[in-house]
Amino acid sequence: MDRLERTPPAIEARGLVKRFGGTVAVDALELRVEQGECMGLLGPNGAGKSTTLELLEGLQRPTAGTVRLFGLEWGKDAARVRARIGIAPQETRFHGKMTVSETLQLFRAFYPRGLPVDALLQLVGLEEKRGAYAMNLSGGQQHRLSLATALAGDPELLFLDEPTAGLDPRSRQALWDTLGSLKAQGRTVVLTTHYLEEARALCDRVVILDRGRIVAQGTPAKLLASLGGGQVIELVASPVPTPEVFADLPALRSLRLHSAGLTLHVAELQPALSGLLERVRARGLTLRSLSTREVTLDDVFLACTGHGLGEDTPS
Ligand SMILES: Nc1ncnc2c1ncn2[C@@H]1O[C@H](COP(=O)(O)OP(=O)(O)OP(=O)(O)O)[C@@H](O)[C@H]1O
Repeated sequence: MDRLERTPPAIEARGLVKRFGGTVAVDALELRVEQGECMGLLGPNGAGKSTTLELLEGLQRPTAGTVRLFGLEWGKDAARVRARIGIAPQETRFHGKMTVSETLQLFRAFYPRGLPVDALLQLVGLEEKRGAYAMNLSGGQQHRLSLATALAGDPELLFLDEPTAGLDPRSRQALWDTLGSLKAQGRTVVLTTHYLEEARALCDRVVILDRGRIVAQGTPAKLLASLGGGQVIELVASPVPTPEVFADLPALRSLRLHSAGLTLHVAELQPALSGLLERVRARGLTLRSLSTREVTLDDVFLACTGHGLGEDTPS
C-alpha cells in the first residue's frame, strides 16, 4: 500500500453537479484537497463558490457526483465526517442574549470531543470578550466568534465562506494571522474569497471558478507565472485609440479595449512605455491617464474568462 492510499485526501469530489431548476450552479467539478493544504475558491458573484462549499460540507445534496472527505462519504458516514469538520458560513446569527462564552459552550456541547472554551477564546483572540453579549460584538469580533464556533469540535478540516468579508484592513490582517496559525497546526482549510490578497496571503492553492467550472488552478505564484509575469499598463487617451495603434508595441503580450480605456499586458515595461509614448505622439493623441502595475490574479482570471473577478458572472 503506498502512502497516498494510507492517507486519503481531505477532500475528493468527482463529477460534482448541482442544478437549481435551469441554473447549473456547479458543473462537473473535480476537486482534490490534500490534508494540511489551504485551498482558496475564487470567482465572481454567482460563480458557484458557496454552492460548491455547501456540497462539500454535506449541507446540500449534489444533483450528480460524489464527495469524499478523508475517504468517507456523506451518504454512508455522515456522523464520522461531521465530527472531523468545522464550518464558518458567510453569515452567522448568534443568540443575542447569550454571552460569547455561553455561545461557545453551546457549540462545544454538539461534539463528543473538542477544544475547551478557554482554548477557543485564545485561538481567536476573544478572551476579553468572554462575558460580552454576542449581539454587542463588532463585525470583526463576530467573524472571530464564528471561527471559534467552527473550531469547537477541534476539526481537522475547516470550511470558511468569505471569512473576512466586510472587515477593515486591521481586522482582516488579525484574522489572517489567526488562520495562519491554524494552518501551522496542520489543519486543512478551504475558503472562499473575493480578495486576491487574501488568496495570496493564505492559500497554497487557488481554484478559480466561473459558471460552476474550474477555469484555472495552481499556487498563486504559478497562476501569475502562467501569464508570463510582466506588467500591466492602463491607458486612457482621446480620441480613443483603436487597438491596432499598439498592436506592434515592443514586448506586448496582450491588449484589451474596454469602456475605461486600454489595458496592455507587457513583458517588459521600459521598451513598451517608450513605444507607447511614440505612438501617442505620432497619432496626435492626448493622454488622459497612464498607470502601470504588477500582474494580479484578476488578470489571470480575465485571461481565462474574458471578464474580471470583481464583476458578476454574465448570464
Ligand atoms: N438555493 C438556490 N436556488 C436557486 N438558485 C441558486 C440557489 N443557490 C444558488 N443558486 C444559483 O446558483 C449560482 C451559484 O451561486 P453561488 O451562491 O454558489 O455563487 P457564489 O460564487 O458563491 O456567489 P457569491 O460570491 O455572490 O456568494 C447562482 O446563479 C445562484 O443564483
